[in-house]
Amino acid sequence: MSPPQRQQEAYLKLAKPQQKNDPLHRSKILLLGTRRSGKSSILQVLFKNLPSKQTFYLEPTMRVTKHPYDTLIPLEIWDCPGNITVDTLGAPLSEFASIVFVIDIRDLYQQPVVKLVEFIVAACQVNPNINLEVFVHKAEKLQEDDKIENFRQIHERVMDRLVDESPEYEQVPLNFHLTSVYDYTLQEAFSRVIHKLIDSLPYLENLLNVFCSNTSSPKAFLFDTTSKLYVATDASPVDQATHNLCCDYLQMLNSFGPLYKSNAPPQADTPDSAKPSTKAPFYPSASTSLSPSQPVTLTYHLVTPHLALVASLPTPVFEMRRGLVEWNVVWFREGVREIWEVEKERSEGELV
Ligand SMILES: Nc1nc2c(ncn2[C@@H]2O[C@H](COP(=O)(O)OP(=O)(O)OP(=O)(O)O)[C@@H](O)[C@H]2O)c(=O)[nH]1
Repeated sequence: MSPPQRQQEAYLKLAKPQQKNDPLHRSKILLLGTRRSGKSSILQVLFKNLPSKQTFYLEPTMRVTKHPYDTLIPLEIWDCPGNITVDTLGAPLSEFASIVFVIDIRDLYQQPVVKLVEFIVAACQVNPNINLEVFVHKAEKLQEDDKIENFRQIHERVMDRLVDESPEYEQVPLNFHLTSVYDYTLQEAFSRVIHKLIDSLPYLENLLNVFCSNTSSPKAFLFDTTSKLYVATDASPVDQATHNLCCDYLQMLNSFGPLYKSNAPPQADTPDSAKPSTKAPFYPSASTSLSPSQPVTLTYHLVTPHLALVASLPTPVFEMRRGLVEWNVVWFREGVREIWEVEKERSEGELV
């Protein structure tokens, strides 16, 4: 048995459900930020398929709204009004796995920084393991130099203010991301947010590493097909161009998939209330070759009803060793489905 297989076996043994028939345990993510920073837009674009341009028409959020979303693990994203405080939130911060704080990149006033620091201090007191993420948002609005300068200033102000509160906060692990709903930086940043919530991540990464080395693939992602978040990728660094290509390809398949009809019976495990009401794509696999100057083929294989393996492969490998690729997909799919089943059992079995 190979080391990744052994690790996976160990995980499957460890991850036994604690109790059956209990309510679904959802990892809660709190979306915070001042008014009009872009919180609802982020949520709607990622999880409700809202085209970016239509975020312009979103109404202000007047009260906390909770949005369940099922990917490899069940999530619950809380969208908050801009004026929410720790006291008016209506839930203790200890309930949340992550806080995502959204700051408009052009907003260099003190208000968002003060609010962010207030939440960090309160969260650290009750939940030292909470993941703290800052989205410096609407980044596409600025030229490259201004973007970097504003990002740096926001980072510096947050850290200075935290140290003013107490020198011990200098060590708080805060993750800053540049994001925009008009490109895939948002999907990239939010993918990194959910990675921290997925206990089985190392096992999925191992499966992807094995797939890449067996098929000479330079990059492979396991994507949630609807949100275009990747729940795992192989060990090689994510380069933006490849990530963009894969997201565009998924977008294209999502747009055209519903035009076709499948003769296959619907999969029993497909529907759930937390998914948007879009039809599940019927195609189990697809591929596309990029221009001759770029001898790369993108492949898509559905591995669970909502997770797909998207890999870039050298075209000669895809054309001449197709059987090898398909054979590796079979093993990959089997591994992911086992992990997916365990994650499902765990979330059904754990107490909220
Ligand atoms: N240029 C740009 N505009 C954005 C982006 N994200 C959101 N917006 C715009 O920002 C405005 C406010 O967005 P919302 O999502 O309503 O902001 P919010 O933080 O939920 O606002 P409240 O509910 O009032 O707290 C809208 O006009 C969006 O179109 C982005 O990445 N780039």
